[in-house]
Amino acid sequence: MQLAGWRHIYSGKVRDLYTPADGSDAHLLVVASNRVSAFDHVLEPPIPGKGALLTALSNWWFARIDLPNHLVDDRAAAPEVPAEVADRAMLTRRLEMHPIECVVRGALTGSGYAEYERTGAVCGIELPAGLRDGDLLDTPIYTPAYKAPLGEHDENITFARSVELVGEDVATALRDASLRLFTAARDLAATRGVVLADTKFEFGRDPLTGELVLADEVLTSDSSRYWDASAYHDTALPRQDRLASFDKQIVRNWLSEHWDRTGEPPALPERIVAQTYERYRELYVRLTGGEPPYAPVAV
Ligand SMILES: C[C@H](c1ccccc1)n1cc(-c2ncnc(N)c2C#N)cn1
Repeated sequence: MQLAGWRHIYSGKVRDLYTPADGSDAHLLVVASNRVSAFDHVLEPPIPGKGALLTALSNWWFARIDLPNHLVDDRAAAPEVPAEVADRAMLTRRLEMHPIECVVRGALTGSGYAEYERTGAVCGIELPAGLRDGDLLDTPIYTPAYKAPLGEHDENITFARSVELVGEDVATALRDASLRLFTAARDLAATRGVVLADTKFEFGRDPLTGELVLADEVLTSDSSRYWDASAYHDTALPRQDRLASFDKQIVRNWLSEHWDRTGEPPALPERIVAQTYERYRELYVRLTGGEPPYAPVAV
């Protein structure tokens, strides 16, 4: 997408990164698209309103986190944010990003559970035997990953390896901040009937002050696993329903019934698009207590 005053430099599955077209290097624009991904595929069509809703959720969390973050407050000294993306863009200070995905797990699932099944540990952290997919951990664990080149899968590493990569002081600061932020967010989400199972933070160094700065998006359902607490604790439910991703399960269930996982996935029907937006909206309302800033035009 062309944006006046900005040059596109990278697209992830669901977000796009821009640098100022005038060549200045103090800022970046992170734009959340309406794209949704599942099973490592970007799906069609986009979910109208998703980018704006997740940007609002990330901003809501940033405002409650007592750490310096990369969001630009004083917009007078920064390039203008184009109106067409204003509700789904983050104008940020450009940081020297640390090459570590700071993953914190309060429950064991996904790649962490797969590693546990193979080794009995995750990122070098030994866990009790007999844990099952989705089990809550007695205490959250920090399971960092080394950020692979853009577009490749990240590699789970031990804390000791993160020390080799970024040094003892930064590695310790990343771990301690990530565990503290996760625990606070998990406890807040629990009061809203939502389980925060895991999340991924990214940090950078401010080149002007040298301080550690929280970057990227925070605690959105693209960077985190959120489960409905009442379903999660209903042990009579099948495990897949207890561990249903708050926002993506509708899409995953429909694809499981309409796609054999070969070739490109079929386009989502309009009702699935509408139901999926409603799940994003329900998560936003449950967590923040307010309405999201944008509702798609009724079709
Ligand atoms: C992973 C993420 C990304 C965003 C959008 C699309 C694909 C990836 N990303 C964020 C930066 C970044 N670099 C320097 N300063 C910053 N403040 C940020 C941020 N946020 C680089 N990549």
